[in-house]
Amino acid sequence: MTTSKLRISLLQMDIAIGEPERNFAKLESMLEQAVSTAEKPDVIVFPEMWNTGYALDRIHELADVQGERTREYLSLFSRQHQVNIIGGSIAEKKEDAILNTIYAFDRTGNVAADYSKIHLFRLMDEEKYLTAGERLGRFELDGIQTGMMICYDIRFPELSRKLALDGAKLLFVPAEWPHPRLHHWRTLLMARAIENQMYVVSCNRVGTSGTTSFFGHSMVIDPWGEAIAEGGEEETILTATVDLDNVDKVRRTIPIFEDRRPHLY
Ligand SMILES: O=C(O)CCC(=O)C(=O)O
Repeated sequence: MTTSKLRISLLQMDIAIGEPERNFAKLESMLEQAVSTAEKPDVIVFPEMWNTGYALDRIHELADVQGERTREYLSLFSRQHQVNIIGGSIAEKKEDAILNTIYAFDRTGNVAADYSKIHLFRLMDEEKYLTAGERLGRFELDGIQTGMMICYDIRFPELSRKLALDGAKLLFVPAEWPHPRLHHWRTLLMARAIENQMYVVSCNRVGTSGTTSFFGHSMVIDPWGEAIAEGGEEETILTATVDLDNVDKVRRTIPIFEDRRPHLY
């Protein structure tokens, strides 16, 4: 199936730290809400580490072993509702390692791709508890070349550029990005969209864990850099339609991929 338009719903949810049962229940109710609208979404996205939050000191006991529970539930949901899912990310236990992993499901419930965060965020001690992924996240979603990255990854322009050079026109970014760095969040996401002339779809959590508060502001940014949807700081489902033909239009108008001089840099 190839299409140029996609309706995307972002579950901008609160996350209970260290309480996977509560988080599963919250996710289930928001997923049901997202598909009970007259016009169903083609894709649903959630935030980073939605199963456990940043309960890093207990992450070995809380993480989803081999992602089995998450995969079973989301695979069934995507098949039943024939919807693509970018399953936020989860804390996933693989042997002795814990990874911060996105599973992406197609409309038939198959895992189309997975991606584990490659840049660990030292300000939140991620490198002490988590193992970094070693591969990039790129796949085809309804025939559209798509990339995935997680939160801190947006600070590394090389990564989104590589995904764009490899063909991605659409980039998903699940996150748990807190105050006081709203300015960085919005600016970096816009920059990734403008410099790569691609759609950027970011889903951030809301709520507070300990002394850290998360501001939401999930965004859908078009390839010209305009925010076509942006959440506030409350729990909500944000929906927007992206038209991938706009990527080609912008890339024709200002042909940066033809004008690059990679032999000089
Ligand atoms: O880079 C930042 O400021 C936030 C990153 C972050 O919170 C994360 O990667 O979990």
